[in-house]
Amino acid sequence: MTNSFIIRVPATSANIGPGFDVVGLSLSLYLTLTVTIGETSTLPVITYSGEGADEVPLDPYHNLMTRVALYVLRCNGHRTFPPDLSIHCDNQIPFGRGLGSSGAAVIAGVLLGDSLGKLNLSRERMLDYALMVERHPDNVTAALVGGFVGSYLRELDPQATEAAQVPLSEVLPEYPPDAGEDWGLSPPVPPLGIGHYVRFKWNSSIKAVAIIPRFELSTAKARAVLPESYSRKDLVFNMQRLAVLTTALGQTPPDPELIFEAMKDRVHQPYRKTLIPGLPAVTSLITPASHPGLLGICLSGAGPTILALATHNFDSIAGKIQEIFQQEQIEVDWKILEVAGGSTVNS
Ligand SMILES: Nc1ncnc2c1ncn2[C@@H]1O[C@H](COP(=O)(O)OP(=O)(O)OP(=O)(O)O)[C@@H](O)[C@H]1O
Ligand SMILES: N[C@@H](CCO)C(=O)O
Repeated sequence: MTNSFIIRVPATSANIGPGFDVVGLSLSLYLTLTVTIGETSTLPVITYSGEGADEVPLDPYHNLMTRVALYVLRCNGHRTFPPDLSIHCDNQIPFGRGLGSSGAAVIAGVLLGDSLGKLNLSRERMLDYALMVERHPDNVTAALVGGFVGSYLRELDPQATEAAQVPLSEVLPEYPPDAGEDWGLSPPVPPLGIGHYVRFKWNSSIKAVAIIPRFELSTAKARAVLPESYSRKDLVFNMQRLAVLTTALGQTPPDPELIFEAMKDRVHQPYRKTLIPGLPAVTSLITPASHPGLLGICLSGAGPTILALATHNFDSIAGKIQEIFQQEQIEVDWKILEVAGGSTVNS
């Protein structure tokens, strides 16, 4: 008997300027998994189309999505994948561009593990699993619940802190063990209630123009350039703007002057400019005065994608950003995106 279901997870843009590791926005590009049980094979058969199809590992013990699914299954008493499983992934989210491809893969893996194991995990518990793998909450929370979302990680008691700090290689070992080795103990189960979130209002006239440079920048590399500590002045600068931004993007009509200033950042973007030529020019030369309809510009996630929030004049805003990147010999693609709903599983 064939049994099939579809998992759909949106792209996300994290930070939105001052909200480093705090806010995320789900966007209308999707990772879609068609999961079929009824083929005949012992190990899951994975196929891909779309973004990343030529580089992603198809071995279920190496693919991020299926490794996360196996982690969830093993924490809940299932030793391995069910047999006769095939998974086709159609992916619209480019890898390593700041549009949350890894967060989407992690959420797809949690939803896959939940469905295959018939676990009926709550959204909150799913978030705990995702946060054991992707250690900052902004992308995964927005990908799971959808919309414009703020989240924090709860301070854990010493025992839970230890459980949550297990190295990723132990949470996601590259199964199966070598011949003769045991499967070992169950992986570390996430502490309860690691992440908490709230959804902010979003004015539906605001679209997100994503200008996507044709080069990849890994999140790990873009985090490695950030300092360990910040001045009080820079932290206050960001907190003032973030407090205003989370309400300003829900107001009608949106106020371009307020939003443009509230999307400025001193915590991550200034340090990432060495990795993204053109970033300082993009964030300083294009304004609501020069381009009516523009509300604000920021780096999307860890970059290199630029996110421009606007109500109209999308082509001219994207064209100007494209021109600035071209001066740096960088080609881009661009898309007008809507704010998306959260992840879904449908039979
Ligand atoms: N659909 C997918 N299936 C399997 N692995 C994926 C998938 N999407 C992303 N990945 C893995 O995640 C890596 C990209 O993660 P990375 O955190 O560097 O960038 P990102 O998530 O696209 O950007 P950001 O976190 O800034 O939004 C890919 O190189 C790939 O290894
Ligand atoms: N907040 C994260 C998002 C990228 O995954 C960062 O900027 O590094």
